[in-house]
Amino acid sequence: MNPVLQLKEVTGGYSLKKPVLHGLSINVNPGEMVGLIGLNGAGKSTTIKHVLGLLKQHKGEILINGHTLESKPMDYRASYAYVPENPLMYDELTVQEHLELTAMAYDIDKKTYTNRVEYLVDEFQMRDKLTKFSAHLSKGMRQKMMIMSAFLVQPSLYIIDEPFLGLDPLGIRSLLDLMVKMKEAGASILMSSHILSTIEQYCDKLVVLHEGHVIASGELNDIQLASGLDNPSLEDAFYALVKDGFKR
Ligand SMILES: Nc1ncnc2c1ncn2[C@@H]1O[C@H](COP(=O)(O)OP(=O)(O)OP(=O)(O)O)[C@@H](O)[C@H]1O
Repeated sequence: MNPVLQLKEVTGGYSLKKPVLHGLSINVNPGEMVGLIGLNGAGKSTTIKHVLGLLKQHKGEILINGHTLESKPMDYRASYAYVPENPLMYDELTVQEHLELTAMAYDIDKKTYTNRVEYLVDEFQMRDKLTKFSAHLSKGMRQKMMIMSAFLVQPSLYIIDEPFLGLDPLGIRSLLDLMVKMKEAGASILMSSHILSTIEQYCDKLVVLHEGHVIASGELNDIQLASGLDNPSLEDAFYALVKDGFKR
């Protein structure tokens, strides 16, 4: 099975002199949800910025569906949808106009658009917000708006950065249900979060980042083994792995 997303020995960051990521290798296969976990400053968002093509790696390679951003920029960008940690929206556009803009950008036909939006507005309880300007939405509603835009596209890869913080419990449940549904339909998901209980419950694989290094990866069982503890929760395994820092 060819991975949808492949990071091969990626070293990168914001300046050549001071890399933040050191030789990262991560694979996300079709139908797989991978959780990226790490302390504040471990490099999760920086990893995501590299995958999005917002930062250029110093060494290594990043492939989506076998293409690098340089070799096939249109295909690369069309293959993923991104839900950012902080909603990025045009204040002067309504919710509906944002969704229509996304549909235009990804060339989604009218019938598909209508079917998907009908489902999403009910799922996220946003039907009565469609005509509201995004500047007038609450933080959680703005987050839901970003999530609906991503799920409207139904790409092969979802990149989701710390999605749960602004959402109410119903919104969290809807998002998780939708992620499971997309995964079962074959999509891949790379998600970063500090909510380890949710990551433990939903992710097929985990990547533990610490100071820009992958210090453990694989299924829950692999992370538990790496921690050296006897059948720990993910939280306990994670704490054991990162508590003394990482010496190389
Ligand atoms: N724009 C930037 N310019 C320079 N350094 C940055 C920039 N953004 C982040 N960094 C640095 O890169 C390192 C990794 O930060 P990153 O934001 O990737 O961490 P994170 O794991 O996403 O953390 P958090 O859980 O707090 O969101 C940190 O040392 C941070 O100071």
